Amino acid sequence: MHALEFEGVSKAFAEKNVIRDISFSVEQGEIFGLLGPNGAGKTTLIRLLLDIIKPDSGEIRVFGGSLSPAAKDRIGYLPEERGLYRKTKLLDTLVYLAQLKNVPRKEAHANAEALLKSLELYDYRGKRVEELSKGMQQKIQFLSSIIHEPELIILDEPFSGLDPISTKTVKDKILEYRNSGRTVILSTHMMEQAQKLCDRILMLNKGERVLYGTVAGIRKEHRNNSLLVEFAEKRNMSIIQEIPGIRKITEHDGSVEIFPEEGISAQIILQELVRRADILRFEQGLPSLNEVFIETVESGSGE
Ligand SMILES: Nc1ncnc2c1ncn2[C@@H]1O[C@H](COP(=O)(O)OP(=O)(O)OP(=O)(O)O)[C@@H](O)[C@H]1O
Repeated sequence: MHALEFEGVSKAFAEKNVIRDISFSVEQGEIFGLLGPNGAGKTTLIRLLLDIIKPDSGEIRVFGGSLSPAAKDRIGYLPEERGLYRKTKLLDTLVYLAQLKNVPRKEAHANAEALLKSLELYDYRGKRVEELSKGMQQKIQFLSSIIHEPELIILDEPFSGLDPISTKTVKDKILEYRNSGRTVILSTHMMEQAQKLCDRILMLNKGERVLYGTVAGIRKEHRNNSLLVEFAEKRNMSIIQEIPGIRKITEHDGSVEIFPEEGISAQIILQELVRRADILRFEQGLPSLNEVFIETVESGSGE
């Protein structure tokens, strides 16, 4: 069963089309990325699926049906704009929020303690929210979206304001969540995280669907015939300049990406390289999700 389906959904604000005939589905047990530049319509799409606003046309199904109050309890939401009761203690905050989602008090307490431990915040359980750093508050906000063990979590920019360690902790938790068969919708501008975490993505631009599919498939589709080379010795990088038929080179961490001129095959480049140096790795280059994102937005192209 799909966790979520959009079928031909459109939404306008004051006659400005913000979501244009969007169709996609999110499978149960996947991490689904919702990407797009500022103003693309991501938050509007999330507000539509949560039934905060209504579509002008089209159909939205959550867990195969309409969003009933019972279905709402099966969803966790981390909004982009955050807010917690500043004077309330951490543990009490989490227990209270779980109870709002109809989790019995005893179970809410046990969940809250376990989650605080897993994010190394247990020692702060008696502190008031206002006594925590911004990053800690962010982690608590993340916990508050999963405290009732929802089947579907929607995370709007979950990594903003987090240091690398906290980013990793939240990332691991998201993966653990997916690995337990639950579904995650992740909206982020952090393309590196999206590339690592998401199984599939939907990218919006000016309210339109411009990319939709698996991360690996989308990267392959946008392949630009570049070649990735790793030399046994780093100093060998300079020999590339001697090889004819190369249009451009880009250095990455320990490897070089070669862009051959039109009509120059990978075979020719490889032959030229092995004549000159020891090669550790030679493979087709793949654009990063970030590169695909920029190319798609700048060219105004899409599917
Ligand atoms: N309530 C509203 N009334 C009028 N226009 C709105 C409303 N909500 C959103 N918009 C407009 O809809 C468009 C999409 O906004 P939205 O917040 O969905 O984008 P986003 O992709 O989430 O952007 P960001 O990455 O900057 O958060 C924008 O042009 C915005 O101005």
